[in-house]
Amino acid sequence: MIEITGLVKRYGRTTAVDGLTFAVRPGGVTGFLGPNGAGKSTTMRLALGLEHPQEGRVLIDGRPLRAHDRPLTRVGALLDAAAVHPGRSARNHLRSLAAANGIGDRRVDACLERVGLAGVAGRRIRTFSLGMRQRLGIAAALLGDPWVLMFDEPVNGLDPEGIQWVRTLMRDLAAEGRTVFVSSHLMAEMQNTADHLVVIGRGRLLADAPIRELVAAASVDVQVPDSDRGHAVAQLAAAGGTVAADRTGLVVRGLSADRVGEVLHGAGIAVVRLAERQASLEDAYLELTGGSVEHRAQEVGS
Ligand SMILES: Nc1ncnc2c1ncn2[C@@H]1O[C@H](COP(=O)(O)OP(=O)(O)OP(=O)(O)O)[C@@H](O)[C@H]1O
Repeated sequence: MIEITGLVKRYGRTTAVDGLTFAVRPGGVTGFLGPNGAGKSTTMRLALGLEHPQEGRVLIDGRPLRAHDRPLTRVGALLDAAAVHPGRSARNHLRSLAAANGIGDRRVDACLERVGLAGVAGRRIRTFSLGMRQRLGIAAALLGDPWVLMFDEPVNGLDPEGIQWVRTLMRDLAAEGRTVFVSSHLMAEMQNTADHLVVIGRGRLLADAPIRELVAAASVDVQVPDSDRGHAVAQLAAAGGTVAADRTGLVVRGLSADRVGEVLHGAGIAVVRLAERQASLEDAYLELTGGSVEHRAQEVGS
């Protein structure tokens, strides 16, 4: 479990993380989404204790990471797969990490096996493709057999087969009961991997919800006789909906299709057509983050 409370990180005049509060629970994959520069990497570095926040705190299984003995057995992370010594072999790289953390060589071999690098373990990292380096970074994250895993953009630069492999691995790790927290700036990557999404923009929380809820937060299309339109808009707004008109009818957000039907029926308005519009997850994401990107562009341009 990762618990983030009131986290603030400023670099000079840039506020990278602006009062974030959310929790990442075990047994599932939680996607951490936001446009480039939203503050995802910074949040992960803060969670790992690699940097210190101006405000707020991060608890890993109830304590700051530094308060745990042998932190590598608590949290494993892939932050920057390029940050390894290129002259070393994959096995030696992992062995030195393992030795520094009191982890035996047998575990190194098991991790190399798990990420599919056992056959090239003796090769220098310099000769590795980007995909192989990603796998090596993931092996390093798994070394301590930790219950909390954080992966920053793990599929960046991978081919479709590599992407599929990472997805399966995340699902498997979550199925083992671990806490899996994985960042991406692309919603499509999360669609088939994550159970839950935390979405941020400009360092602020935009959504913290199960994927199915974000999709369900789509809109309802409803058509009523023209003479009842004004009345319908007023009734739906009074019930808490946000109503817009389109060519053929009304588009209602914030109310379920059932509720829209009930409200109109209760007001004695005939419903000509009522349909739930299933927004794709991508639509939901763009709607959530659109404002934060635009605002950012305006700020930069002004
Ligand atoms: N060490 C640093 N010094 C100064 N500014 C920084 C530093 N690290 C991050 N920032 C700024 O903080 C903001 C958030 O950056 P961060 O890398 O956390 O975003 P991100 O969501 O991970 O983006 P990306 O998807 O591009 O990696 C950006 O405006 C970035 O320029």
